[in-house]
Amino acid sequence: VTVEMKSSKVAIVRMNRPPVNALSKDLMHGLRRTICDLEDNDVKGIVLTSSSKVFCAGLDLAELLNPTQEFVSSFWKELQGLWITLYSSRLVTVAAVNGAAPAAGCMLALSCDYRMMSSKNVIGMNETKFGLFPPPWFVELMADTVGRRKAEMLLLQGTLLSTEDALACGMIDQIVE
Ligand SMILES: CCCCCCCCC/C=C/C(=O)SCCNC(=O)CCNC(=O)[C@H](O)C(C)(C)COP(=O)(O)OP(=O)(O)OC[C@H]1O[C@@H](n2cnc3c(N)ncnc32)[C@H](O)[C@@H]1OP(=O)(O)O
Repeated sequence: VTVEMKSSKVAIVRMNRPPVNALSKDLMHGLRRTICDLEDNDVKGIVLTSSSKVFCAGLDLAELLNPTQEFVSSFWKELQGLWITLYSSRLVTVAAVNGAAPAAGCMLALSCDYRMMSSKNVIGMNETKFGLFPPPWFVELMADTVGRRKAEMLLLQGTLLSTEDALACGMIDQIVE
């Protein structure tokens, strides 16, 4: 995770785990630590983005292949901790979605106060496409953002929306070229 101060009050927080910013336990820990550190300073807002062409490919599936019980539990704790920290942060949080944002990548964006996204990208929770279910708090986050019925349809079908369709249903707030 890298931090660039845009002014004394606004920080650009970039996920920097090539090639796709898959959320490993360490990346989630780093993100949470970074947000907490910025909260402890006199910062007012952050822009969460990526230093590569993918915003975030979601959870690191390689790390979740044949994990020990102990690892799953610490991984899960880290994921929930990051979500609670980002979602409830006192900072103004903006997601600058500059690449694909599937699954937990979408969750990161939905946890922010405002979402802007570059065109020709995709965002959504596609877990059901490969047999995983989104945790209840992913579901609530989506329902709070696009409405319950729309969320139900998107989650049941594991739909990834184009930038334009995401704007049309309110999943994002602005398209930025
Ligand atoms: C136990 C209890 C659990 C219980 C779990 C229940 C939890 C449910 C909630 C789940 C939440 C999730 O986030 S699940 C994660 C869902 N994520 C996805 O479906 C995204 C899959 N990825 C993609 O669609 C694409 O990679 C995309 C992000 C668009 C980028 O495409 P590109 O063409 O630029 O790049 P690619 O060539 O595909 O990928 C580059 C390399 O990155 C790897 N890679 C891509 N996505 C990855 C990922 N999520 N995790 C790891 N590695 C990934 C690829 O394998 C490639 O590796 P090499 O071949 O070695 O180079």
